[in-house]
Amino acid sequence: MAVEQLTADEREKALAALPEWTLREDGLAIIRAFKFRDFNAAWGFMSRVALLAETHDHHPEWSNVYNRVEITLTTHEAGGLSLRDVAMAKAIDALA
Ligand SMILES: C[C@H](O)[C@H](O)[C@H]1CNC2=NC(N)=NC(=O)C2=N1
Repeated sequence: MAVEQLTADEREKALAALPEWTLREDGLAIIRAFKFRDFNAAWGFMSRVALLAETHDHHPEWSNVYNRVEITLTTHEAGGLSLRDVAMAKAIDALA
């Protein structure tokens, strides 16, 4: 099934509903930074996101340094942002 990139209008609406996420400079991804109490809490969160990624079949690009986790969401298939990223961002917000 083809996954469409969001239009500029759809993108603005989606971002308005995701106040914690910022649009990457190139407009093709959204990014959120998280900070936890310690590494254990960060890793626990990442484990929950990993399970979510498998159920959504949508996987984050991320980095972790001690208690910080940065997540980038984009849809490779669409070459940019799609509704899959929006759904995943909302699901991640619900875990954080
Ligand atoms: C075959 C599999 O469904 C695809 O490769 C999925 C897996 N996870 C994915 N994750 C992300 N972030 N973007 C994708 O386009 C994507 N595609």
